[in-house]
Parts: sequence; C-alpha cells; structure tokens
Amino acid sequence: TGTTRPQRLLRAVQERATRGDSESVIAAIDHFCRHQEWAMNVGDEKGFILDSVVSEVSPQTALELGTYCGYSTVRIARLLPPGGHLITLEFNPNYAAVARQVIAWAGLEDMVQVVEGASGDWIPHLREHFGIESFDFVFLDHWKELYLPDIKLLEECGLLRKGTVLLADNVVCPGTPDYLEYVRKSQSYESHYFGSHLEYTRAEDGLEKSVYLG
Ligand SMILES: O=C(NCCO)c1cc(-c2ccc(F)cc2)cc(O)c1O
Ligand SMILES: [Mg+2]
Repeated sequence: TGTTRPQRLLRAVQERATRGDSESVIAAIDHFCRHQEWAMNVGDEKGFILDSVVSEVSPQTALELGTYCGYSTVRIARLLPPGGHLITLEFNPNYAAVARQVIAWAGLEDMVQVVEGASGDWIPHLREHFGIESFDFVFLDHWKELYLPDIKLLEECGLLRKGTVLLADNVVCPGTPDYLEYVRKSQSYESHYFGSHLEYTRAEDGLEKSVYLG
C-alpha cells in the first residue's frame, strides 16, 4: 500500500507548481521525472515537437487518446485558440483521477473533458455525446496496439476530415509497427517522422505526424 507513482507526481505538482500557471505544472512534472521517478509522460523534448504541431494546427476540436497524468493534456490545452476544446480518453480510473487534479492545478479544466473508459467503446459515441462534428487534431498516446484499430474506427465514424492532423507518440519505443506501416502506405495519409528520444532518456523514440487526406 502507500502512494502510487501518479499520486507522487501529483504531490510534486501541488508542492512545486503555482495554481493556474500551466508552464510551472509542466516544469514540475519534468523535474519530478528527471530527478525523482521516471514516468511515461511525453516529456520535454517530444513535448516541444507536440507544442509546435498544436500551434500550427490551432485546433478548435482536439482528441487525446491516453491521458495518464495529464502532462500532454496540459501541453495541448495551454496552446488551444479561444473556443478550442480538448477531449481526452483514459481507460485507467486511477490515472484519470490524478489527471483531473493536474489539469485543474494548471487552470485548464474549462477547455478539457477527461472521459473514463475504453477508447473503442467511446469513439462511436463522441459525436452524439459531445456534439463533435470532426476533430482538427488527434494525439495518440495510449496502448500502442490500439493506435491502428482506433484510427480506423475514427475514419469509419466520420470523425476525421480533410486536413485532420494525427500525432502519434512512441512510434519507435515501445513502437507501433502496424500503425506506422498503415499511415505510411495509405493513400489517405501524408506522414512525416519527427525523430527524438524516449522521455527523460537517451533511447531513440519519435513522433509520427499524419495528415488525413479524406
Ligand atoms: O504504455 C504507454 N502509454 C499508454 C499507457 O497509458 C507508454 C509506455 C512507455 C514506455 C514504458 C516502458 C518503457 F521501458 C519504455 C517506454 C512510454 C510512453 O510514452 C507511453 O505512452
Ligand atoms: Mg507516450
């Protein structure tokens, strides 16, 4: 018993970051992961690439698959344009509970909806439940074997439109080979690999950006 790693990460945020200051929340988590305990946040190096893609897209509607402790949720939400909204799906209720508190500490709860449950169960209901027509931006960071089935489901549900930008974490480590093959071979996507490193380590990893062409 005792605390879990997500709970220790949350405590580090509450002790080190300033309420309402999303930059200090990001810095507190990066400090915790570099100096206390590694955790599977996208991290600062890949996070900088995430920031640049989100800023370029400037999405009104964004979807994140895999919330974990809310680190990338905060990185995305802090860059949304006025009226922008982010829905983030998390299967693990303990992760979701910590993420809600991290997002609230950053003062971004009004732009973010944390939804608990399996992505495959929720994706077919996002339109009716949240009044979403389609997504401008999707960040994939959940179970690596679900990246491919979930984008096929997003296509089938008509939640992608011409120009929707998908950004996938961990395409090298742990790796998402079937997803990579699909987006790089499909005539429906224009893909580009951004080489980087596994969060807080020197191991190779990277992000794959794929634009849906319809
Ligand atoms: O499983 C992951 N995410 C979904 C769970 O919520 C995940 C795992 C790792 C990782 C772990 C263990 C290791 F040895 C190397 C990488 C990294 C990540 O960025 C991730 O997103
Ligand atoms: Mg990841």
